[in-house]
Amino acid sequence: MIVLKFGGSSVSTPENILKVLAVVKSHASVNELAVVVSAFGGVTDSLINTSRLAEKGDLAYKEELKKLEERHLTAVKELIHATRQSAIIANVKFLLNELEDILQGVYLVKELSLKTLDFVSSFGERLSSYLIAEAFKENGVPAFAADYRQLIITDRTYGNAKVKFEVTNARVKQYLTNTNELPVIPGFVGTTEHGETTTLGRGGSDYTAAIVAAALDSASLEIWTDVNGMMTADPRRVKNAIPIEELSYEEALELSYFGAKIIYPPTIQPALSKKIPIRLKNTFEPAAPGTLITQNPRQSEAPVKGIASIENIALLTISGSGMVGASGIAMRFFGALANQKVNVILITQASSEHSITVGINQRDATRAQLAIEQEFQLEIQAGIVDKVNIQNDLAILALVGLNMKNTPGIAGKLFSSLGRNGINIIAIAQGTSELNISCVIQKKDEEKALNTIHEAFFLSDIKTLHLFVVGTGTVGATLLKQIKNQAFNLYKTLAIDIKLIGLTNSKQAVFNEKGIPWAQWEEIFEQKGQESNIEIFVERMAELNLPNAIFVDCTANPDVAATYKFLLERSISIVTPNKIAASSNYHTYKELKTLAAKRGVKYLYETNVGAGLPIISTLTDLIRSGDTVHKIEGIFSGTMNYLFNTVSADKKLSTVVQEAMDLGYAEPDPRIDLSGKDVARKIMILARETGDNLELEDVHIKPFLPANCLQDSPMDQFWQNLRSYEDTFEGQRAEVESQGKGYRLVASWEDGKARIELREVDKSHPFYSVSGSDNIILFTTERYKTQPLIVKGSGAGAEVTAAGVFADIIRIAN
Ligand SMILES: NC(=O)C1=CN([C@@H]2O[C@H](COP(=O)(O)OP(=O)(O)OC[C@H]3O[C@@H](n4cnc5c(N)ncnc54)[C@H](OP(=O)(O)O)[C@@H]3O)[C@@H](O)[C@H]2O)C=CC1
Ligand SMILES: N[C@@H](CC=O)C(=O)O
Repeated sequence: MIVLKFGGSSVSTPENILKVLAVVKSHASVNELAVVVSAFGGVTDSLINTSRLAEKGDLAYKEELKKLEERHLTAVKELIHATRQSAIIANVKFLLNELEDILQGVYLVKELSLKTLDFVSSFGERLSSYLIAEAFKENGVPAFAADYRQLIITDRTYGNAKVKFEVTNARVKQYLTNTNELPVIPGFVGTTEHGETTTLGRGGSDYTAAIVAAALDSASLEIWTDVNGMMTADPRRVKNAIPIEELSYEEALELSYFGAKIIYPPTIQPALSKKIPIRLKNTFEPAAPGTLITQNPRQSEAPVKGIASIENIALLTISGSGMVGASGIAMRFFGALANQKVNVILITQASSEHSITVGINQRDATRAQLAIEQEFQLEIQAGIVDKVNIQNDLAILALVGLNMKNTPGIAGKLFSSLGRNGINIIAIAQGTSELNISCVIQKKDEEKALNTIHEAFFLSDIKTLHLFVVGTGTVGATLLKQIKNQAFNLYKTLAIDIKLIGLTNSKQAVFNEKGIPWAQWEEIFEQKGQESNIEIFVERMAELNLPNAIFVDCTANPDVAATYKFLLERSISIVTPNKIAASSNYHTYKELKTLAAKRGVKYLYETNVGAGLPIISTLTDLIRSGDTVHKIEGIFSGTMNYLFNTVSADKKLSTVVQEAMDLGYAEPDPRIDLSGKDVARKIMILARETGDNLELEDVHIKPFLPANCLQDSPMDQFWQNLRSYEDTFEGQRAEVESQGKGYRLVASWEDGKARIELREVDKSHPFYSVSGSDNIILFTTERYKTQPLIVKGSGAGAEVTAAGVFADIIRIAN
């Protein structure tokens, strides 16, 4: 015998019922089957809702009843041939009239007992089993609707009745053996020995199927739903979840208990007691393998089989010196909870015995607190036990897998991946069986935690990065273009999945949790951008609380830089070419770096110096490997180098500055380059990387332009002042050129002192040949004493800078 159970979604429409029929017919021998069905999808909720309306005296219950009637009569019309319809309709109406009478009674007395509610609820399965049996007959499968009163016998715990197995097993065997027709059994419904209708709890149809399977010593129990088996995590919350091929009963029990809703937890026990394999299958994809639950599953390599979670958890802690070494405390604590029928989901106790903490459903928290405080009244009055502490709005996350036993590093991986994503673990529990590691976290972090852990344990080969890009100007737009061109390759070759979740400039922002398509970011930004500012953007980003979130600041804006602390505190990594934060006061620079390290996230700003050139990384590698840096010197400004290489008698200063802007070398405000401030920021950042606590005021700058060209004035004024000075400059430059020399803006740091100066270098000097917008940086160190280590190359421009930002992003994935 094989027992097949079809859930509400599998029987929700006549079309689906025909799919169920196909599944039934696909079995070798229909005579060897028993089918258990749920009510048509949504009908149980509807029946409960209708009862509540009637109880409130709301005549709207009649409307609901009408809808239920129409739904079932439509099913008759669609599934049954006209010649048989009237008899079946009469039977359906007979049942519905009975239901109407009960609801009329509820309406009149305005009272709905659990017993009545069970009776009303039973109509969903009674109707569905009758109609499905008739549909089977219609299609050549001899079947009959089983009478629930002949099958599962329970106590009188209405709403969640306890099965009396001995009598149930005997009845099931007697009723279902030696029948030539396929029994279609209403799930969820039971009956007391006195004939009162009960229900087995929501999800109880699975349980009915397992009870029947065990009573009949079935060869297998098949639970047919609308998903491809038990998944590695809840697919509604973890989109990368995948079906688990095989599980042990214990693993399935743990996962279902911890929220994997595909199977009702009590279902496992009857199957386990008779070692009946359970198959979880998809009615809508019957060819998919689904999940097989057995005593000895084929074990995969993976130590963790699945991840589940329970929300709305409260942690209840009792502590105090009076608990240390005192026997019977735990017994009284748990006894008080048991008396109040409070279900304990998780327990932890410090080895000092100073406290006991339990995780319970939040709705039980106050009741539990009162019960415990009453139990320990004397100790609390004596001050040796504290009042009960309650923490609400929590969730339990459970990692399940038999193979975790004796596999070192699982807890470490769990905690470090949560930690890296800023998820605080409030409590931890692990049984000695090592089948389950549970931790309690804030409820707001639940989804992020599920995705983080899922990625760590199941998709370690695919890393999803969630990008929030600020700035769509020269660098920002080029970065988005580069990622668009490379995203597919990154996925294929490095298994990095980069998603653009948020994008903003100074005026508007767009968000898409699923990812803004790279190819269409411009249209989407233009068409769907909502008025925003950086505070709104950052708040929304924090609210989304996504794992592996990276904030990419492609602006030169101080307000954007001012958000870094907030972001790092929330364990969000930062990648930026914006030099403002790293070159602000030393305290801020240090604080951001320390915060990033503390939170286990990255604050990467390689492009702050030399754009895409590996300047900061070269320096830090030298230092980390034990070298001592004596001197840093070089040309650090692409704009200024371009200017000195390009300006001539025919091409005046203002023209070249405009060109540098058009070519994307210059800062949004070119005076930052011309004043030497940009270079000062760069040399200071490098000095700080060596450990020097330099401030910007400490950098000695000798400007080459008069003050009126550099002052904070409207841009028109700037251009005018520059033009009035350019002939003077050209005269000086020509003079230098006539001596076979050229101008170079050189920055240096040595002995804790940094300076920026305009130098005249002759053709023999290595700086002379640094062409275009290139940079050159010389590191003189203990190891590179006589011959400095030189990094040279393109030091400005959209492509190289964006490439450097992109490389930092990939560095985070790695
Ligand atoms: N160009 C280069 O070679 C290099 C540049 N860098 C650095 O890269 C950064 C970007 O430079 P670049 O792309 O040339 O600058 P752009 O001026 O071209 O772009 C700046 C972007 O920042 C946006 N922005 C400004 N303020 C805000 C704000 N408060 N909130 C949100 N967005 C804002 C602007 O928005 P809007 O369009 O609405 O004004 C614009 O989209 C700078 O810090 C620069 O120093 C570093 C190395 C090399
Ligand atoms: N404006 C800068 C760009 C890089 O930081 C430069 O010209 O070097």
